[in-house]
Amino acid sequence: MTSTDVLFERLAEHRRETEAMSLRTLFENDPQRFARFSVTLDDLLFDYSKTHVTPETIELLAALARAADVEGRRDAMFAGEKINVTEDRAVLHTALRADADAVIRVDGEDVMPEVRAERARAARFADGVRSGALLGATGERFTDVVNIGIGGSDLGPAMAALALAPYVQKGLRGHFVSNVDGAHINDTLRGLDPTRTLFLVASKTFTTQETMANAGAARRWLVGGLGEAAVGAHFAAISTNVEAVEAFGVSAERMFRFWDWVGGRYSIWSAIGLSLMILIGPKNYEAFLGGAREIDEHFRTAPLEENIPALMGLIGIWHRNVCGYDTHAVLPYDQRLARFPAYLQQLDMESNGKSVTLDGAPVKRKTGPIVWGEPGTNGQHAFYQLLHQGTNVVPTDILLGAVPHEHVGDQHAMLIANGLAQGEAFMTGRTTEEAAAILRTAGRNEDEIAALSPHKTFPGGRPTCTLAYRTLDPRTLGRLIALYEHKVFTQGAIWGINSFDQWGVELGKELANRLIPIVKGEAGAENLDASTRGLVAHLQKLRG
Ligand SMILES: O=P(O)(O)OC[C@H]1O[C@](O)(CO)[C@@H](O)[C@@H]1O
Repeated sequence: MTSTDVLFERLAEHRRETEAMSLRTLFENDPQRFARFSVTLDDLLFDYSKTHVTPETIELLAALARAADVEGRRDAMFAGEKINVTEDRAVLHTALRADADAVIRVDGEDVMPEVRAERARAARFADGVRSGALLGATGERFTDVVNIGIGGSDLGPAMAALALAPYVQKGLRGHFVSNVDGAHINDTLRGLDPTRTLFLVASKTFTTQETMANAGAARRWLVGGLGEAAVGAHFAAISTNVEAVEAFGVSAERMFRFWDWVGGRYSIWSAIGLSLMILIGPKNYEAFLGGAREIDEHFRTAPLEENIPALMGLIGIWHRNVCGYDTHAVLPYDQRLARFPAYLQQLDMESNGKSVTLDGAPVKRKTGPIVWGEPGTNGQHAFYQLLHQGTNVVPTDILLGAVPHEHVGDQHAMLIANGLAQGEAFMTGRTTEEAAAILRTAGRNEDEIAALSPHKTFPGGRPTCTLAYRTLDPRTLGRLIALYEHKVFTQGAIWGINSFDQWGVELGKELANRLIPIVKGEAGAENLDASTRGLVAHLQKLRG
C-alpha cells in the first residue's frame, strides 16, 4: 500500500466517524466555523464551511496532497518540465501570464521572449481593429468579429466575451461559431455584412474537422460577397501549425502563434484569446492575465491549508472519493457567467476524465466528477428540486459577485439573497418536525400534516462551497479561471493521472471520418455494426 492509499483509508474511516454529525450541528458546536473554514485573498473569499469537514479532515487531505507530491508536481509544471508524458510536452499556460521579467525554459530555451513578442503582435492587431487603422477590403471599419473554433479554441473566448460584456468596445460585436452543424455558421452570418466582418480561425492543430469546415464556409461567404482578393483583409488565424495556416491562405502577418505546451483547454491566455482582446482591448486583456497571475502566485506559495485552489481540489477529492458523490454543480449567481459551467466542463472533464495513471495502470479510485451547472437563479426553477430533495447528493459551488455593473432596481440584492438562501437551504434543510410545525401554524389538520410533511422535508447536509468576489471584471475572471485550473491540477496530481492529454476524444473522431462517405452514400455500410448500419439506412431513407 502506498502512503496515499493509507491516507485514503484514514479518510474513509474518518468519514465513518463523522458522517452522522449534521452540518447544522457542526456549526452549533463551533462558533468559529466560518472563520476556520474560509480563506480570503484580497476581495476574494472562498467559504467551504458548508461542507462536512472538520480540522482533522483538512489535516488528512493536506497530508494526502503532500503524500501525492502535489507541490512537487506543481513546481515541475511551473518550471516547464514535460509533465504531459503521453505527448512529451511541457504544460505552461502559466508562462502566458507570467511576470514581465520571467524566464521560463523548455528544452533549455527561454520561451518568454516569443510569448511577449506574440502577445505584442496580437495587441497591435487588436488595437488596429479597434481604432479603425485596420480596415476591410472596401475600406469599412470592422464591426463584427467572428471566432471560428471549437473546444478550447471556442469555449474560453466565447465564455469570456460574455462574462466581460461591459468592457466590449461600443460598435464591436463578437460571434463564436463552433458546431459543424451548418445551422451555426448560417445563423451567425445571416445579418452580417461581409465588408465589416473579420474572421479569426482559431485552432491549435488547424486540422479540426468542424473548424476547417466552418472556415471554408466563411471563406465562401466572404468571396461570394467581396471576391477572392478580399480574403487577406478579412481573415486572421491562430494556431501552432504554421504550414496548415499558410496552406489555408492566411498570410504570415495575419497569423498568431502559440506553442504545443499550451493545452487547448488552457489556451485562452494565448493568441486564442485574440477575439477577446479585440473586443475588450489589450489593456483589459492584460488585467485578465494579471488576475490569473495573482492566483498562480498564490497557488505556488500559500501553504496547502490556506491555498484556495488546492483546497477546492482537496474538498473535491473528499466529495468524490470519500463521500462518493458523482457529480459537481457550478452555480454562478452572475448571469454573465452563463457559459462558465460549459467552460469548466471541458477544463475539468477533458483533463481528469481518465481511467489510467501516468504509467498506464488502472486507477485505484474514481477520478473526475461530472461537472455541470447553470446560472442562478435560472437553475432554481429547473433542477434545484433534485439538488434539495433528490436521492443524489450534488456538491455545489455558488459564485457571488458583490457589485454589479448595472443597477436595475433592487434586483442585485434579490440575486445575492437567492444565492445565499440556496446555500443555506442545502446546508440546513428542514426536518419533518419543522415541516409539520409550519403546517400546523398554517392551520392544517393532523391527517394533512402527516400526509404532507414528508414531502415538505429537506434532508439538508448538502455541501456547498461559495466563492465571493467584488465584481466580475477582467482581473476577477482571470482569477476565477486560474482557480479552477489549479483545482483540476491538484486533483489530477492526487489521482496520479495525466490531466493534460485527451486521447479519449480520438476514437469518435476516427469513426466519424470513416462514416462521412457512408452517410453521403459514397461508400457501403456493410462493415458497420447492425445498429449503426440500421440507423444509416433509416436516415438515408429520410434524406431521400
Ligand atoms: O484547437 P483545435 O486543435 O482545433 O482543437 C479543438 C479542441 O479539440 C480537442 O482536441 C478535443 O477534440 C480539444 O482538446 C481542443 O480544445
